[in-house]
Amino acid sequence: MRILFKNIKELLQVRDKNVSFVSGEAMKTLPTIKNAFLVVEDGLISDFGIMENCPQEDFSEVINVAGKMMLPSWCDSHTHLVYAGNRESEFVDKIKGLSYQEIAEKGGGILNSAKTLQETTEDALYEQSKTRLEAVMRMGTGAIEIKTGYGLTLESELKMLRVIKRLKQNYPIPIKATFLGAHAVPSEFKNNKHGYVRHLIKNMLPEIAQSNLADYIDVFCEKDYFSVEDMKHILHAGKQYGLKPKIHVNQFHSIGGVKVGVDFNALSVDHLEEMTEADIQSLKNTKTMPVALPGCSFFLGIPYTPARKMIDAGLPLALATDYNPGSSPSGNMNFVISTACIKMKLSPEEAINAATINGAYAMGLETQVGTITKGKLANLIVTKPINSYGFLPYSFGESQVERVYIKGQEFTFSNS
Ligand SMILES: N=CN[C@@H](CCC(=O)O)C(=O)O
Ligand SMILES: [Zn+2]
Repeated sequence: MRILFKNIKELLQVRDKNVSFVSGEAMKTLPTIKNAFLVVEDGLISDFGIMENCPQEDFSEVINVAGKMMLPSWCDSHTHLVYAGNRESEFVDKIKGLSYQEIAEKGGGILNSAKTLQETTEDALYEQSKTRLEAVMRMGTGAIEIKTGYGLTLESELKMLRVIKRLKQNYPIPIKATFLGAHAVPSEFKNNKHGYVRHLIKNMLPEIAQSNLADYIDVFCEKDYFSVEDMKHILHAGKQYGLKPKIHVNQFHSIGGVKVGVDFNALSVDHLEEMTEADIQSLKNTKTMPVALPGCSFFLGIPYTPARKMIDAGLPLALATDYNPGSSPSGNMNFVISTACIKMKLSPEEAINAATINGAYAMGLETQVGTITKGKLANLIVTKPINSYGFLPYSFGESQVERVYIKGQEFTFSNS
């Protein structure tokens, strides 16, 4: 099966296979080819170049995309897409001025979602989650990470992981699963956080590891949630089972989690709305990807990750949606790149790099997706007719994604 895309107005994010992420100055460059062709063979990108060199042989399909751009599909490296119900009941409290912490104290927040999820059947949870997954794929997401953390009991955390497994089996995009048992202290352990951390390490983690359903481990390291010491214990235990960390740090306070993440070789440290100079320095010349979640800042009205400062200091950056019912009920990567440009002062080149190549790295998927590279999956976006790629972040609140190809096949949706 060989498919030819021809007359591509501009083919974005064209890279050699040895580039796994881009940092600092290099984020300012988005390599492209104008008036290009691209060949897909058995689901993989097999060739691309300028139209003058377009192969003439027979193809199973020839797709003329004149006037349109193509780019690798978005890589959303931080989501909580598997959840039950929603938290629209907390929305008005939030509008009236209650903070994220105050809503949690009133019985809302993560524990509210955990209660709903525990009461939801696995099939119903799957149905709700697949609808969300299809919606984000329609908006151009072609690789995604999904966390647990709304189960908070072994049984319900495993239920979430099994739902993620079903999504992995039924949808053709790469999906990574992250165990986030340390998302909040469940009500059964109220005033006994240490008891929960012990239970998580001794009873939950071995079963999670045994199930083989989790790719990574996460901790919400934050005041009133899990301390840096709690996180060290959990990450140390996770390491015994080969689970690499991807962690929630510095959402509301800088309490030392970034440096510990780096020390534990975390694949990514995510949120980073509050960053000290020392936090920035601790990420320099490491293999840990900082991940910003501007949808969360937008929705909660909290500071944006100081991405400009971080990139100017030479760091890499990835962008993700944080799709979840409490702090970012949107999985729209197009909105994320717009917000990154408008609010965090990234250039379109930096935002697109952060949402593709660097996002792929933040999921350990850099050899499979995130760039137009021979041998990578043909997970591709065809845009609507646009004049320049700057129009993607410029047209905020809209999607310029006209079509999505996954492994070279146009993805059609079950409309559920
Ligand atoms: N901050 C921790 N976890 C999620 C929010 C979870 C929720 O409020 O349901 C986040 O990344 O923002
Ligand atoms: Zn999150």
